[in-house]
Amino acid sequence: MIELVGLTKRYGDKLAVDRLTFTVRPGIVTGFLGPNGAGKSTTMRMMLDLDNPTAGDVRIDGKHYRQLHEPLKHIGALLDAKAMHGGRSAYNHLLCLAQSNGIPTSRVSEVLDTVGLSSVAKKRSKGFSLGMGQRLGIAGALLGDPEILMFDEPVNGLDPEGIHWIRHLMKNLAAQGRTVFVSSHLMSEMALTADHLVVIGQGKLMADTSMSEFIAQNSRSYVRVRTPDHERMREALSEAGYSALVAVDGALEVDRADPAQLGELAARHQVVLHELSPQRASLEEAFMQLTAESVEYHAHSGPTGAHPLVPGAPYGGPLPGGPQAQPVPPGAAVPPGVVPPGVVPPGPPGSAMPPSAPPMPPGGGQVPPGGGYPPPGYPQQGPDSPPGQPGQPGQPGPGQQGGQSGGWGADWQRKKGS
Ligand SMILES: Nc1ncnc2c1ncn2[C@@H]1O[C@H](COP(=O)(O)OP(=O)(O)OP(=O)(O)O)[C@@H](O)[C@H]1O
Repeated sequence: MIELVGLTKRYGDKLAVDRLTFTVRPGIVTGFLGPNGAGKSTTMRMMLDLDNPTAGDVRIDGKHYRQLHEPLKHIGALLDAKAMHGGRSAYNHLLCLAQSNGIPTSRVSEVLDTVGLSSVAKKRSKGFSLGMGQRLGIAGALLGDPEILMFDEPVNGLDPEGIHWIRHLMKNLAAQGRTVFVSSHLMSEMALTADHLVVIGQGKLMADTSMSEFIAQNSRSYVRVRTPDHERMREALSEAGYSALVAVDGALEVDRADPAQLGELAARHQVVLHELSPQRASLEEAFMQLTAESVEYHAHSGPTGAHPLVPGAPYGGPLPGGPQAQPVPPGAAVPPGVVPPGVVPPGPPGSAMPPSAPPMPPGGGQVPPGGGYPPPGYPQQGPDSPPGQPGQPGQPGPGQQGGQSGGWGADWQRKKGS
């Protein structure tokens, strides 16, 4: 368990982390989200005692990091996969960490096997691809068999198979009762991995909730109804007191509706249905909706640039945080060729279906991952030499204690190229 109380970090005029209070619990994967510069890495660094808080407190299993006896048995972290001595082989890099932490040598081969790097164990890490470096960093985090694991952008650079693997690794670690805290800008991946979310913006806590609640609270859910009997369905909906939007393709989007009840309503009015599907926004859409006003770094899109869309909004939709579609009162005039956003008025029999429009462009873009920091105690310099002895100057710093070997479920172990 990781507990933060009023954790604050100021760099000069910049308030990077602003009174964060939340708890990361065991047995689930907790996603840590926020726009670029929100303070995620700074928060993680303070958790690992790599940065001193300006105010507040963070505790690992009830203790400050520096108070932990053999901290690598408690917490393993991947903060920046590049922060390792590139002249050292993967094996020697891990052996160095293991020896200086009292971890059995056999554990090195074990974690190399787990992350799929056994075949390149003797190769120097400076020749590693980004994804291989990530795997080596993950191996380092797993080395001490800790109860708490923290990953900053772990899927950065991983191929699809690697992404699939790390997703299952994190889920399995959580299923074993461990605390798993992971930051990522890849919302689709986070949606598949995390059970719980902590979201920050400009250093402040914006959400601390389950994945499903987060999406429900920050997006619109509706039922999409497509029918050739458009007018009759509009009338039926209006009579029954439902509010609906007309989508660009002419489908009706009925807010706060139960698909079963809409199906029965359609049956009572002898309306043929071609589609009746509940819709829920993606995590990405909900995230952008919540954090729109706390995004500090915006890209400029030119006249042809796409902008993020609010789920289900017609005609391209408003920007997140911008004006929302307003219901159109029954009987309101609608310019020709324009489909009004709003309550569907009961149209006169035979009135025209809304014109179809090209599909919406996908909303938003992938936010590039930010920089990281050296993980605790990674050796920084020196040739590819046998690792030093425990406690040797220049060797691993905070959190470099012994670990215990074994304990990794075979079901998620992955072997690549070995
Ligand atoms: N050592 C430092 N000195 C001064 N400012 C810093 C330092 N480290 C971070 N900052 C600032 O603190 C803020 C938070 O940075 P941080 O790297 O924690 O954000 P982040 O959420 O991890 O961003 P990203 O998603 O882009 O990686 C930023 O404005 C950053 O410029």
